[in-house]
Amino acid sequence: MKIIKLTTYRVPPRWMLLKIETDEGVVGWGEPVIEGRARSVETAVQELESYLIGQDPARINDLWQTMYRAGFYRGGAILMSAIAGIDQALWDIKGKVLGKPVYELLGGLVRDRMKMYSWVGGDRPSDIIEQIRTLQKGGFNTFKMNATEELGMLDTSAKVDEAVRRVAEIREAFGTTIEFGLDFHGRVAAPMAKVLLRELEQYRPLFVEEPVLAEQAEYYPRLAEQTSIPLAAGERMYSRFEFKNVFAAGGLSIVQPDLSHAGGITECVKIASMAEAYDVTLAPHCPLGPVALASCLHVDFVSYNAVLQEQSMGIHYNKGGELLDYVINKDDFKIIDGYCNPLTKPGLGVEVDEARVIEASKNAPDWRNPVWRHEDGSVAEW
Ligand SMILES: O=C(O)[C@H](O)[C@@H](O)[C@@H](O)[C@H](O)CO
Ligand SMILES: [Mg+2]
Repeated sequence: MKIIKLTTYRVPPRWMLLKIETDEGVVGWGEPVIEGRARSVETAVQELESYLIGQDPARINDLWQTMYRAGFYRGGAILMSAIAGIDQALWDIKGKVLGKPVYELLGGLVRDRMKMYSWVGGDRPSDIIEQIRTLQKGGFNTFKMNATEELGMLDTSAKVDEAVRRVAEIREAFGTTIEFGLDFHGRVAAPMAKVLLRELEQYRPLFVEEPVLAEQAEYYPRLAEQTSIPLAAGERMYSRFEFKNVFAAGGLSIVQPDLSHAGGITECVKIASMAEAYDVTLAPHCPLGPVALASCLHVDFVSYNAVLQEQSMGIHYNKGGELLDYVINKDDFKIIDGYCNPLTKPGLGVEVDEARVIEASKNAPDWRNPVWRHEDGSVAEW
């Protein structure tokens, strides 16, 4: 069997789907995308084509290593997202050829169902209590929200109080009937991370995500020394070679590689295994589409240390498109009592509605995240 064609489709709300065709008619789908840089990743996929056309899609490991190493420069958000989506599609093809779901090709199920969580509160956390009540009716009991709006490198007690008050209200309203993670979203610099973690400790959030920016990873062990709140990060780390430094330094209790940013299934299964060796849990990042989510679930179902899975149903980014819009087998993604079952169809288990994808790609969005500014006019971390 040989790879003969790659086609990318940028679709609402802000995703990109990749179709890889073979000379025997078997097709694989992937989701190579960096939110806000879809066109850059699309070009990176096109640049990688020369390593793929005419090659045997079964040789995923060789194709992965070639895409990673052969171009001399490696790593980073754009290239690793392109490799990720191609890798996903190659696993989809392999499973379809062998008639097995990807998790079977990775050693089989380690669990019967996977715990899911839902975003609440949007970019500027608001109406959280109501949103939690609504999602509870849908079976969710685990949530994530942004902890703050813009925050200066050194900011006021009033801003700290505003962040803490929101969390206090949630605990007041729900007690321990729910769990929630707080995403600092890279908006909090190290000086304020120490203050916020101390003030939030009493409310026991399930985790604090990106307590500082990934480029400040050396703070993870220092912050972990001062708090019992589990610290999480990973959506802006793109390979084993970045995660290894974080595992060695310690400080993270949860790693959150994104299956569409960190090299795909081939790479993230390795990251998950490295994490387990350090007693670190896995909670793949996934505010994206159905192929990304399916890829996450296959890694979750073979990773003992997988504890939580993000999914984008109803997420504040999904304007103009929803998680299952391009999926025919929607029922396979049903969340029951806050859990997802394994995707048992061959490959990734996503039956892509290609006609819908092609139609939607005619109005490809150019989603960009907003540019926030502080009161002094300087750019703020969004
Ligand atoms: O935890 C999450 O889902 C992420 O922080 C998410 O908010 C961002 O990755 C966003 O998708 C970037 O455009
Ligand atoms: Mg995040």
